[in-house]
Amino acid sequence: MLEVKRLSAAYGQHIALEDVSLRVGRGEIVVILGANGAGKSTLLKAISGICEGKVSGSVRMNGHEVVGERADRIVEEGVALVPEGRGIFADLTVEENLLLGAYPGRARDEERANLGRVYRLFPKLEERRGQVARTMSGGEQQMVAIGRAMMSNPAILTLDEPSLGLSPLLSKELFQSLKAVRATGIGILLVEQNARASLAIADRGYLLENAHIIHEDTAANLMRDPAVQKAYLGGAGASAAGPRRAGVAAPAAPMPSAPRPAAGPSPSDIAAAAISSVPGSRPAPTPPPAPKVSPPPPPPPAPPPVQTAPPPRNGSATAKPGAHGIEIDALVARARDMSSGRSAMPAGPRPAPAQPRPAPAPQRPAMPDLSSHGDRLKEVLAEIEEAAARARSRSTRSPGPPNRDID
Ligand SMILES: Nc1ncnc2c1ncn2[C@@H]1O[C@H](COP(=O)(O)OP(=O)(O)OP(=O)(O)O)[C@@H](O)[C@H]1O
Repeated sequence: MLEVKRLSAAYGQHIALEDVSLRVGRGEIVVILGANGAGKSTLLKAISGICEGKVSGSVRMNGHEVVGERADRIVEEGVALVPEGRGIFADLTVEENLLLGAYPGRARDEERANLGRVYRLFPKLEERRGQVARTMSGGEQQMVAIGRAMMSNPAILTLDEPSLGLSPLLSKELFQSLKAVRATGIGILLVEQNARASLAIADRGYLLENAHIIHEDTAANLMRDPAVQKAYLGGAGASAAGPRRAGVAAPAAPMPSAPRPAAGPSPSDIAAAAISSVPGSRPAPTPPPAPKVSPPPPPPPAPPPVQTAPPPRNGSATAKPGAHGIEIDALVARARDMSSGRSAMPAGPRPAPAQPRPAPAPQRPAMPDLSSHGDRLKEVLAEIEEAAARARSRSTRSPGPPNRDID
């Protein structure tokens, strides 16, 4: 289904990915293991069309070449990304976050069915559908991020270090959830620092080192491989008999759990583009491992995430109220409000859950501050703005249904 051939990516003179080939089939979990800086995030970004570097080679989705395509087109081909750091909208409710994921044309007609599917997979999200995302635990926020990606009706889900920052218990729940996602037939490409847990649920895996795939095998074989054990599984196989397999670098640096410091838009910020559908908003930050009692970290100093959205296919997409009566136009306005700082994350403890929210403000959404982002993003956001304007003019001609019915 997803076939990557000789994919390379370079940031200026720095080659971050070279001649990488892999495939992900339907209903298959494929894990990418690699040390820090090996090129794992670059690989996911290159597949999703959001790599800042120069990309060459081939990525085919069901036979269609997508290298060179815009990120939103790649989402339409069925590839959804759950970025590192989640990229969910902190001040929107669970359900609003999910509905934003249904923006791609391939998903809009099946919004209700997909929402039902997400709620069946993650019953807790249905219970908490009116809860503001920022008040969710880290694991629940990760479920929202995965659920939102699934709302785009993907055939392939790619995830960048989804267990980052989660407690062992929440990580376990997360990996169980991924198995449930696989059972629906979706193929999963998983970049994970937790090699043991990811290999335990994966079907196959690739080792990525210094921009190259150096080995591929079944997950079971990788688990048993002494060199893999030594490099990625905490040295359990360091004393095991058997020769080192050529190609597996001697103990790779252990993969730390701390996110990289922000230096401009982070990969996860940029990656949020592939699954999101409204312009610039600050995502909920990854909480510390014990989020129930710890106060959330302050908003990151980095610029707001780059959020690209697919333009409406026929100019009417943004006018259509969601299956639950929520207009994407209104959500765009709310997300824009967040990006302008009016709904910044507080530094205090997490507020009480499940607060009912007032109806979205009807004013026209203005463009967020784009000064720190690229021209491509500006173009895409401008298209969204135009689509929203079309939606508004249409809604003044024929009044639509109530704004929301989720509480
Ligand atoms: N936007 C960028 N500009 C320049 N260099 C970059 C950029 N993004 C990544 N790199 C470099 O490319 C290499 C691969 O980075 P990448 O983020 O893909 O690694 P990774 O395997 O995901 O690492 P980690 O596990 O630490 O997240 C690194 O050397 C990194 O410094």
